[in-house]
Amino acid sequence: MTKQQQIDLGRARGLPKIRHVRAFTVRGGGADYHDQPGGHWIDDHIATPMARYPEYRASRQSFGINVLGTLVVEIEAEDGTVGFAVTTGGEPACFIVERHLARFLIGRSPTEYEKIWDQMYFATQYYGRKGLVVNAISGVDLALWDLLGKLRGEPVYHMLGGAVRDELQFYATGARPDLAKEMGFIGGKLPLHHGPAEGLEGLDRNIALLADMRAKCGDDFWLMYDCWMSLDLDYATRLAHRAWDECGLKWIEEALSPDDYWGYAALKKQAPKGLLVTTGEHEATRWGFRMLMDMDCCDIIQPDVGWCGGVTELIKIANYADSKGVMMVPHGSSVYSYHFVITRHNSPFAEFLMMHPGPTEVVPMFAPQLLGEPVPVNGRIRASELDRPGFGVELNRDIPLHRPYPN
Ligand SMILES: C[C@H](O)[C@H](O)[C@@H](O)[C@@H](O)C(=O)O
Ligand SMILES: [Mg+2]
Repeated sequence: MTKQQQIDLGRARGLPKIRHVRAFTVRGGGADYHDQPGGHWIDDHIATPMARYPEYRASRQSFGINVLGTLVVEIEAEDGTVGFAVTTGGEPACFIVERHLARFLIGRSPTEYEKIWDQMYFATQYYGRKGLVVNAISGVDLALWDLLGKLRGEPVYHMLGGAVRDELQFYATGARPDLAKEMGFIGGKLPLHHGPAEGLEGLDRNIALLADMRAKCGDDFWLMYDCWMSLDLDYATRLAHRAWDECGLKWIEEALSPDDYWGYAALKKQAPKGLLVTTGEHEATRWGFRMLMDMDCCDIIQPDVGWCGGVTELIKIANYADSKGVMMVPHGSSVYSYHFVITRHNSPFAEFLMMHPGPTEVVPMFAPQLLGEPVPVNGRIRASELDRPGFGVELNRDIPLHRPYPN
């Protein structure tokens, strides 16, 4: 038997086992994309639930939106192959990965991602279920899928069933939908700047900004508002009707607290026919998204694959959504969502977060952390650009990685 036949036989019997799990934290943009220097559009007086406190109204960093930083998970197989992923989580997520989750991976085959996910979730259920813990589980799961792809020599989207279209189309999130239109994006999602604490004057300013963008973008370009959990049902309903009637808003996103399933169900009933209600980026697991869909909370679910449980969980969420005819447009998470969206009929387009400070140009969403990160050209990325093993990116090792809890 030749050496290659031995390798092939070994792999047919199972891929090399996992030998190391490492968790690092890093600051400055990347997966924790709110962690930006001053003057960035993403921290310019954006409405949040904390805006009821005037001292926290001008900047989301003032109340700690960027307090965590990025979690980098590395999983090394016994043959030296390394898979990695980045998500939001920082040092506390490093603790969860190295001190709790790693025990379910060491010595295991990366093909066991279902059992590994099940053990990570139910072993942390008593203190997890959503938020930071599921971010950490997501980071491990994404690194597992990256490792699998590198060991098999396949892009993740091939392992998910292959592309159902030749290219990804993107809408752009940022302060300049007018420039996004010129760059070829199919729509522009604005951050909402004023919430209930700023009264009718704030509501008028929200509408004035949207009307200005509508005048600049023309009648057919999609315009959306991202409300980042900042509103109450009454304000959201009034904003929805005015933005629809006066400016042709396409969707109102994450208007209410993620816990207020009842409020979303009411908003969806009270919103003007034709205006879409969307949410989900701060929701987690198949159970959380089942609640959103079974309670008819929204028209589009927007899970973040780095926060909802990873690829292994997003498969379950996406299939339930598909069975109910619900569109799923994942929250912007760079290559981690691109490899998923390209394989799903109920994900016809994707989000691109404009991380340039203006934003006046397209820069990689998770810059500077991922080498080889594809960016939309004319608002599109061709499926063939994803044709590299795993998620097709490498970790930029020139950035200062800190490993706070080495095993
Ligand atoms: C632009 C929004 O305020 C958030 O910063 C953004 O991260 C998120 O809500 C999104 O949908 O991109
Ligand atoms: Mg959003």
